Amino acid sequence: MSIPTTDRPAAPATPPTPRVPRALVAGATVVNRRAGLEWLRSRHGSVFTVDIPVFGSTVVVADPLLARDVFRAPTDVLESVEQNLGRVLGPNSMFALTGERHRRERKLLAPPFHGRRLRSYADVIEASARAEMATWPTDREFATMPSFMRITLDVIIKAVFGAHGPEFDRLRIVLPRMVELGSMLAVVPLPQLPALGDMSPWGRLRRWRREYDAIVGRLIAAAQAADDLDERDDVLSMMVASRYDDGSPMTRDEIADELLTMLSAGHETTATTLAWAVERISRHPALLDRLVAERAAGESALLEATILEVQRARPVIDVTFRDVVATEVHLGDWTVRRGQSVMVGIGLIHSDPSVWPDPERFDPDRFLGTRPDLTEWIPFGGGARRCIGAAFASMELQVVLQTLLDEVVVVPTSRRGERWRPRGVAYAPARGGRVRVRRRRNA
Ligand code: HEM
Repeated sequence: MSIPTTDRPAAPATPPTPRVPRALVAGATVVNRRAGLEWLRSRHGSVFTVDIPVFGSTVVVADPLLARDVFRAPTDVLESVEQNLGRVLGPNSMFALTGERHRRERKLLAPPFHGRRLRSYADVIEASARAEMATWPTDREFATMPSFMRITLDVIIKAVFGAHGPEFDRLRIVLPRMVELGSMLAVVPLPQLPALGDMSPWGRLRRWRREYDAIVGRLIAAAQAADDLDERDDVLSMMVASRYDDGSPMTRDEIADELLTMLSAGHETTATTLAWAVERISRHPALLDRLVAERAAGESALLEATILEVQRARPVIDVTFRDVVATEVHLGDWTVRRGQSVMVGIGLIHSDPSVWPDPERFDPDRFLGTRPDLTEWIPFGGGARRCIGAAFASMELQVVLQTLLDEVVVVPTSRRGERWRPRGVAYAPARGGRVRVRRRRNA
């Protein structure tokens, strides 16, 4: 099957392949993917083919309209490729599901991430952020990243898992270890060696998973026994109460896999975005003054614009993939064939001067008084696989940064910006978003 995805007449051609040794391209896209992709775009334009270890022949799309076509393509033409993550998170993870099962799962899981439900998480977020910020040192530079990791972890365990007391304490230990080991095993294809039992990395992952399943089992049993299940706002309770179109409930394994998926997808991505926000804001004193004044006036338009600009200028997930599952697909003038992957260059689109004038300039005023065009601003991806937690993450970013403006005075710095460093699933500021603050109460 073939679909012309733009209205231009199809003149199918294969996207250009760099005339440099394959090993060099592979090295450039793995060792320093951002710089490697920028270099390839400067030579080959906004659509080109590269051979990437694990993914194989991959067509990189860095044109916003063609990226939109990729996101909009039906799932029997382009489908998600996160099979590895699915293997680690469980067979019922949204990352592992495709086609109709994926659609049905998204429909079921969308409500907790919108409207009234979403607002109910704001208090949990503010309390977690305030407690963490109370531990920040005064007048001494420190990395904010570990703090933001703790805040976003606490928020997910409370708002998503609905856990408190001993379950909360245990999940705080088990979940980061499981996710760290799982992310590593998703990328490095280590063999599963049964002879090593629980000593091998896969064995350790299984051990964590057993403990995790036991905790989630207790949380599900508690939710099932609760008289107020319909009024509970945590995502686990809503999963327990929800029904698929055919009236069947989610199984325990389905709930456990999806909760783990939310954590893996939402914890580090939100924390790294917060670290970048602090890194950017502390280097723009005039903006910082305006944000403080805006907060004092009880308004939020500039902070919202700042968050949009942080996500444009520092997208923590810089690429997303689809597999060609139809015989071929036409993207504009190009043909991509079954067996190839398509990589949407989120970072490339966000740094394209023909899309964003002076893209290196950090300028929240780009977004003041206007909503972003979701063809060009794509930190959450797009289409049937667009981040299901986008509204949750946006709200969390705003509440944490408002709390930060309330609690501390950020001391501006003239140091050069931090470099990008790959960390787990996301790109983080290399020095962890270092900043110096003073208590606002004593300021
Ligand atoms: C700033 C924070 C976040 C960023 C930058 C981010 C980014 C992304 C991106 C780029 C994708 C892939 C989209 C695509 O391929 O088109 C994705 C998928 C996903 N995200 Fe997020 N995300 C964030 C926070 C969250 C949160 C808080 C949650 C849940 C609590 C979450 C849950 C998910 C899930 C479940 C998927 C898979 C969706 C599917 O395959 O249908 N994310 N995210």
